[in-house]
Amino acid sequence: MAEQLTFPAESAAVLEPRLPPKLELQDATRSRPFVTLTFATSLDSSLSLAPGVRTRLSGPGSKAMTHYLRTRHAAILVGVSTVLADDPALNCRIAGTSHQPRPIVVDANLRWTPRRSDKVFEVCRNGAGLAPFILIGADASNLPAASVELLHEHGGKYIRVPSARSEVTGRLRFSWDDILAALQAENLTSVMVEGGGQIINSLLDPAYHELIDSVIVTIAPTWLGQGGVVVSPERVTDAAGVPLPVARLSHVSWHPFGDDVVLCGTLRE
Ligand SMILES: NC(=O)C1=CN([C@@H]2O[C@H](COP(=O)(O)OP(=O)(O)OC[C@H]3O[C@@H](n4cnc5c(N)ncnc54)[C@H](O)[C@@H]3O)[C@@H](O)[C@H]2O)C=CC1
Ligand SMILES: Nc1nc(O)c(N)c(N[C@@H]2O[C@H](COP(=O)(O)O)[C@@H](O)[C@H]2O)n1
Repeated sequence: MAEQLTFPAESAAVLEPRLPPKLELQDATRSRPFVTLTFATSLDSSLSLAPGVRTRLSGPGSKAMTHYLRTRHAAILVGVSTVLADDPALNCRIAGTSHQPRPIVVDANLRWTPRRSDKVFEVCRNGAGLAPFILIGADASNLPAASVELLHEHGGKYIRVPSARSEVTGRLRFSWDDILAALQAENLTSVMVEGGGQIINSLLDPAYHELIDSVIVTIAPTWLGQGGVVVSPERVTDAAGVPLPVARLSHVSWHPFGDDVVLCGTLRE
């Protein structure tokens, strides 16, 4: 029996100012989804011990909070390396929940071959989650027929997104404007961006701060040590090349959940 989490109403209340309107009240006429950037980090700003190593950071209280957030968002977005590393369920396991978020996997370069045995499809078949929408490059071709069929059978699909080839890596990249436009087109009016490191660091680019409505970070009292997957966005400098802070949260509040503390704030005034 999959774990069933509970999240006390009084704890939910302290998060309320940082959450999108309740799902049934969300405004589909907005021009873009409500975006919550949320993740769990160590004291040395790591998401995991190493790329591909799923690492437990959250304690039971903050883990339940993350799953409560999943009851309040229409979608949950992760990068493909998170899927390849964690085989995540990307569902909500709050006891008695009637809502499941739509998993969104950013996979511009078709690195993931979905399999029936993947946990995200298993929970979907058990009625405890939804099948993923996989964001791929607009010109992607030769989609594996078996993958298309597996997604269709479970209610998921591939979604083509305008992309540009990175001059640095040669790989296809999406702009966050186009990622959010694709979600809006699916009437997904809110999304929690959960990671991993590359996804979070790309969204923390100052060019995208106006797209982020809320930031909710779980900080665990753990140092993971060097070599982890680190949240540290690309450096920003002034005209003279002097480094500047990339981002600072405002409207900050801190909430203890067991041994962890949850930091809430916003990147917009
Ligand atoms: N502690 C936490 O809250 C979380 C931890 N994790 C951990 O993070 C690690 C995975 O993080 P990363 O290796 O950084 O991978 P990632 O999950 O950020 O995925 C990176 C991949 O996503 C795609 N991608 C990212 N940004 C894109 C863009 N703008 N356009 C197109 N494609 C884009 C690219 O294919 C890139 O290789 C895993 O070890 C996982 O356990 C993942 C999520 C949350
Ligand atoms: N909030 C949080 N705390 C941790 O300690 C974590 N390791 C993560 N990881 C994220 O949650 C995904 C797992 O989701 P499921 O529980 O399998 O639905 C994992 O892939 C990361 O996105 N998050």
